[in-house]
Amino acid sequence: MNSPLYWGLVAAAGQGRRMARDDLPKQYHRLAGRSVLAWSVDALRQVSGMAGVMVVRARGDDSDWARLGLDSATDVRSCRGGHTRQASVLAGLEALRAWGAADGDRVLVHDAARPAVTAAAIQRLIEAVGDDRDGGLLAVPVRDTLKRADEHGRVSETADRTGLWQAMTPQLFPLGRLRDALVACADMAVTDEAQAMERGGARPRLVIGDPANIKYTYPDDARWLEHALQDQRKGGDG
Ligand SMILES: Nc1ccn([C@@H]2O[C@H](COP(=O)(O)OP(=O)(O)OP(=O)(O)O)[C@@H](O)[C@H]2O)c(=O)n1
Ligand SMILES: C[C@](O)(CO)[C@H](O)COP(=O)(O)O
Repeated sequence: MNSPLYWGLVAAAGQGRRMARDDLPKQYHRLAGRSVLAWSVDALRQVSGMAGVMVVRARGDDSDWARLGLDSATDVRSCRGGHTRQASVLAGLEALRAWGAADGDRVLVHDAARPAVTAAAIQRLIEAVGDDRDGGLLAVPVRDTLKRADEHGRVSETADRTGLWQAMTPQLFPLGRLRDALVACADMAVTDEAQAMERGGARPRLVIGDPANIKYTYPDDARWLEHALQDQRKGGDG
């Protein structure tokens, strides 16, 4: 049997409602001189042996594609997403199949909104997961003491953080298994691909990521990401 190919899928069809900064979707905001989306796509493209990267964009979003400088790239294509992240990822998987990806190939699903991921971390994920069909994801163990709040904003308890990790992306799975898992979850909300796989009985591997790989979610996140991306640029990483 041939070795599976690796494909990237960048989920970039969100509205960025929690960002609430301007009308421009957050994936097109510029951080450290480039758009958030361009940083994310390029991290995947820098991983050696990547067969191609599919960018899932919102319907009606055509404005900034050419400005990313990706319109002539042969290893990057785009397709239209859906109203939820899981619908967008499913649409991206179908577009990858139409491009030539097979069910046994591996897909790295990445949030456009995580621009500070590095190629080195993605490579680590690929190596750690190997041919494990349950896949895996970048994540970091929870570092702080966790408090549960009551309805008055007071501590009701200190939660046990043993074994708790924060999920990041990329998340790596066999294409066919991920598609089946997402289809099976069509009637419920899942916030990441691993959750859909878990519901089907898989136990994805947690692979330690970089704390800097935060999601650009609130306006405050820009400051930290600027620093991380400037550092990357200086160090030539990612
Ligand atoms: N229908 C959707 C919703 C989200 N995403 C993508 O999923 C990633 C992670 O989601 P999140 O940070 O929640 O992005 P938004 O949905 O854009 O943000 P918000 O929830 O604040 O509106 C983002 O790169 C976003 O573009 C997507 O492709 N399709
Ligand atoms: C996929 C994800 O980035 C993992 O942390 C996240 O679950 C998606 O976004 P949300 O903030 O939970 O909506």
